[in-house]
Amino acid sequence: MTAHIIDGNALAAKIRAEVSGRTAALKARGIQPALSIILVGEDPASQVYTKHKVNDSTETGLAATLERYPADMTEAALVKRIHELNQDPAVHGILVQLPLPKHLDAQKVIETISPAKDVDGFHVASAGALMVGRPGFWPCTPYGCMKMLESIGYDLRGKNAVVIGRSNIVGKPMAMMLLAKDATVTICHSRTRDLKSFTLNADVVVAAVGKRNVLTADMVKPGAVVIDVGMNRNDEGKLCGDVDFAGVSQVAGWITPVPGGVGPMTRAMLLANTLEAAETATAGQ
Ligand SMILES: Nc1nc2c(c(=O)[nH]1)N[C@@H](CN(C=O)c1ccc(C(=O)N[C@@H](CCC(=O)O)C(=O)O)cc1)CN2
Repeated sequence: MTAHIIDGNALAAKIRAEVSGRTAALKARGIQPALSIILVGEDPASQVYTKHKVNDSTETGLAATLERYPADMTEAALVKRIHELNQDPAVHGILVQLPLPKHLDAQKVIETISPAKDVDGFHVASAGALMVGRPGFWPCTPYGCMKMLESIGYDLRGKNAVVIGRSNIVGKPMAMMLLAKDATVTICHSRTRDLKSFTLNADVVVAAVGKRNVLTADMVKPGAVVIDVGMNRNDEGKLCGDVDFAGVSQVAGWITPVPGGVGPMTRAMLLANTLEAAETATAGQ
């Protein structure tokens, strides 16, 4: 069997087109949706990702501002700047690029962002809303994974889903989103004993560990859907995921590639969240 590919680039392009249309509708009402991105330090990958976010925004008609600060910025200064952006009615979404330099408490910084502008969905209020099924912003990576499942018409009801990884920004919210669609969800992690015994029974596997070859062909049920959130480099420096793509694609029914899978969807869902923030903030204006 050779798995069908879920093309993240193609799906992200469709979402960007939808965002462009909704942005145009807001602009026709005199509203310019706007995203503020904060980058602290010189992390090379973060510089690339934030630049992509600005370009994606511009392409879809959103106004994006990238504020860059030195790595030794104090937490007080960062918190003060976020408070200013919270108060600015022209700013609809605020994003602090992660990782932050070690001296900054990332969770504390994120919780300074107003939940109404938390387009990354990382605020504890956003996490709580997701958990109890109330309106709130969903973190962009798991949200993008859900859109990928939706794009293939996958019905999660009663299916066994295994999420490998328990981070606050991917693993845990991913599990909540799958649960909300009536999947039976298991979260596996670095202390899980006999990972293969869980994955072999899974109809859907989401790998979000940040380590190559966490999922190999012998661990996958034939026909399963495999979503690869990983973003790693192989020995040749080539971008690769957590999944042994060559092997697993011979067993799975559907698989997401890296690059061109979850990454572009993460960026697309940020645009969708920002637009939603702008629409909500300006409803009735
Ligand atoms: N504030 C945030 N920080 C971080 C997030 C986040 O969602 N919010 N996620 C990651 C990084 N990230 C977005 O910021 C991200 C990483 C990669 C991609 C992507 O499109 N990847 C491409 C390949 C890009 C390349 O060639 O390097 C792909 O997979 O095709 C999008 C978003 C950590 N920080």
